[in-house]
Amino acid sequence: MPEELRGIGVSPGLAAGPVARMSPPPSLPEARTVKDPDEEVAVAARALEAAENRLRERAAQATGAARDILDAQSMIAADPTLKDGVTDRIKDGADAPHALRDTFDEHRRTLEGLGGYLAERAADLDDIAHRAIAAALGLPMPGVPQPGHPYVLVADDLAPADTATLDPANVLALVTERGGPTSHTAILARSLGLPAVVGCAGALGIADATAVTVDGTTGLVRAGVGDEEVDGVRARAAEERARLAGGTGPGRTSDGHAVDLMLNIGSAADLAGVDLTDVAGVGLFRTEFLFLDRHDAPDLEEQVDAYAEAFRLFERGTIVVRTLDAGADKPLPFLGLREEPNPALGVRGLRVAREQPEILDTQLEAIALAALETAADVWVMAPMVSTQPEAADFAARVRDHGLPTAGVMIEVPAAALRAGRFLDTVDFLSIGTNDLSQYTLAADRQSGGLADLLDPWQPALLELIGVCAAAGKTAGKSVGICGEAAADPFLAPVLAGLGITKLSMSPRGLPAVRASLAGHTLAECERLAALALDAGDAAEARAAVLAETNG
Ligand SMILES: C=C(OP(=O)(O)O)C(=O)O
Ligand SMILES: [Mg+2]
Repeated sequence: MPEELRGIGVSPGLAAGPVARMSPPPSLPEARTVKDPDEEVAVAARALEAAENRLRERAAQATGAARDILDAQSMIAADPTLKDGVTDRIKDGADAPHALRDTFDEHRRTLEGLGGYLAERAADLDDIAHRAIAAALGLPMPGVPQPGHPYVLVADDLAPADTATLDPANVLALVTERGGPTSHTAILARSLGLPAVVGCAGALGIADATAVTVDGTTGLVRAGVGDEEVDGVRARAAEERARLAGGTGPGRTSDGHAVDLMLNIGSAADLAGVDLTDVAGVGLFRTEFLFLDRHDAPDLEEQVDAYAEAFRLFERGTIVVRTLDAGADKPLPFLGLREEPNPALGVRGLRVAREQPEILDTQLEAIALAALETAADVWVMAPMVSTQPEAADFAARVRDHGLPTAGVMIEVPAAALRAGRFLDTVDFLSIGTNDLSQYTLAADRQSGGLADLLDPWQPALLELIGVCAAAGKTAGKSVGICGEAAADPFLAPVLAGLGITKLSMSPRGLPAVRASLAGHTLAECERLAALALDAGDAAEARAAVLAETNG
């Protein structure tokens, strides 16, 4: 009898094949007496350099968000304070592997002490530590297995470095014990188009080479399946891929109701090589990537160049630029934000402009100048807006800079409930479901253990989305979704049925969402939305809609 494990499906698709588990991190041997401290320091320095180089190599092979994450990691590995800490410990008698371990542990504690949102950065640090220690011990670097045939990768959680350079030709699907729907792992899996299930308790207990099936939509993993089941799932997956590959045209339901399909990007590089036919524009340009890992904010000129580069690539559609979204899960040290016990509930997003308005003003000036240099239709929105005056004030600032279209993100339940009033002063709304689910369900978006609460199928989240969409309809203004929920093809008809008219996602998500919308009339979408709203929780909502969709 196959064993059934359940997690959260975070990247849709079916896969079947043998499991290969992630190589475990190196275990530390007993401490040894160091005879030549200078040589030991040199061993540790070479190990850090090897980790840095490996991350750089991987960054060079990756693109977009993956490359940014890997570049950031390689910079951490090159941080001189790490090397100093290791050197001091060796001078105090530690050997290189233990000096590395203790130094990384200290940095980890510092990061964790800065607040829960840094858990993700702490995981990055562990990954670098494991690489450096393996290098110091003369062991191969831990990471993605290479069994020599296609496989389902099972891991505790994947470090960005691993996810970023996975070869979709050899990895059939990802299954992790930890991680949530908005984790880096989930986002990168979606951008690679790999089926993925996270938060899957017991996954690491599946022995290597066991045949499994993975459903990245429902989160079901069946371990120990027979050849017949493997073949059946593979045939269904192939049919599904063929069906999606054939889809073209703008987003619309089968009876022609338009739902614009748009892209989420972090920089112009994310548009490289992407087929922009039938794409209505960029629904979320996350500008914080330009501000990451630096000591000062980019100046006006640097910002103008970066924005104009992206605008030029999309001169025939709308580009929605989000102003800097710093704080909480997106720490930007140069801002010098003070430590807070609950950073996700603290000074983040638009709230940073209360204390440092000049950063927002410079950014708006740069966006306006870049817009003038190009023919793109540039819309501007603010993250983490809570009240109507905040929205009105932001819109006024945007317009003062000569930018005609101002909107806000809906990421806070208070804002969703007041969407109608917000639309008195702003031109559009874009729902950030990653944060809106965090704040609606009171579940930290970094917390893998609460992944079921963060699931975008939660009826409470859907109800708030419905409130915003209805407000948009009344006002005759656009209400879209740019959180990860927009990339779920089974949720797309539900969102359309709730009245959402724009869905913005990473390029990989587009074909499946397009095909799913095209498979339903608007009236069917409305019926699916009613079913989902009627459910008790996310799992019930998904099950009810899938049962109806699969007939
Ligand atoms: C799109 C969103 O913003 P981010 O994930 O960048 O916070 C969101 O919160 O849904
Ligand atoms: Mg957000």
